[in-house]
Amino acid sequence: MIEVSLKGMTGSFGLDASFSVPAQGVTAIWGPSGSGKTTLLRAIAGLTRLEGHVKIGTDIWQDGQGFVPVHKRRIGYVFQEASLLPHISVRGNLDFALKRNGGHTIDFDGLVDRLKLPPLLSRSVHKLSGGERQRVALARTLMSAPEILLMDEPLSSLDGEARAEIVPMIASLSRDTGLPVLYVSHDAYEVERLADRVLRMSKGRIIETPDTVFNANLDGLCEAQVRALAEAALKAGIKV
Ligand SMILES: Nc1ncnc2c1ncn2[C@@H]1O[C@H](COP(=O)(O)OP(=O)(O)OP(=O)(O)O)[C@@H](O)[C@H]1O
Repeated sequence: MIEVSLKGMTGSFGLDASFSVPAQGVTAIWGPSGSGKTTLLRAIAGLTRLEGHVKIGTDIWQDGQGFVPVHKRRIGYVFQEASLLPHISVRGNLDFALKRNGGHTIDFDGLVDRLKLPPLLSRSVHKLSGGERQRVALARTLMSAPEILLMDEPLSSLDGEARAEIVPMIASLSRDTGLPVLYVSHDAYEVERLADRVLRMSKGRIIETPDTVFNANLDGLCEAQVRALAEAALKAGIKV
């Protein structure tokens, strides 16, 4: 299980978020702009220090007694804008991460194939499209052998075509490798297609978990958003 309970202030914003979800598949953290999704993800990563506990499977990253520093947590973090090393090739970026992954064995060719990167390996990163950059960023993150993937609006700067190409790659990656993904988004399309379960956020709190979604207050949601919630609940095995 992924068990999180975090509480505290960043500036004038208060976060008070608790949830417990299986450590497998894609868990979407979904909510409007300013609801605290990024703040929660950063606190789970240990980039922002709040009170509470964070447990990933058997690893305790934070509890009342201890706090594992961010560089000792096996996290893959993918942001909206991929920050690749600019003056080396795609392969150079991937090798850089591979050599620094603490000796973990990685199926380099398998990952490169999965993300359709073979034709790009010798390319310079500044000649990549936005979608290609994000696929390289994802591959590079996976080369570091994370035990969980934290993705913060990774597709929000891409056009529809690039998004439609990457969404199934993320879904199958999590399904086939067993790598759990916490996926921050405000986008119903992505949540509907990707999420095995949804945590809905508002004003710094988790207002719905997979277990409560059918009692959810759906006022103000558009049809696509309602469909996304229903789809994710069904995938999570919630009976209507
Ligand atoms: N370091 C900080 N200092 C002060 N306020 C902050 C800090 N980081 C975030 N905030 C504020 O906390 C609130 C939540 O921000 P956060 O980025 O977590 O929301 P979000 O749901 O991820 O939004 P978006 O979808 O727009 O990225 C916002 O009001 C933001 O201005």
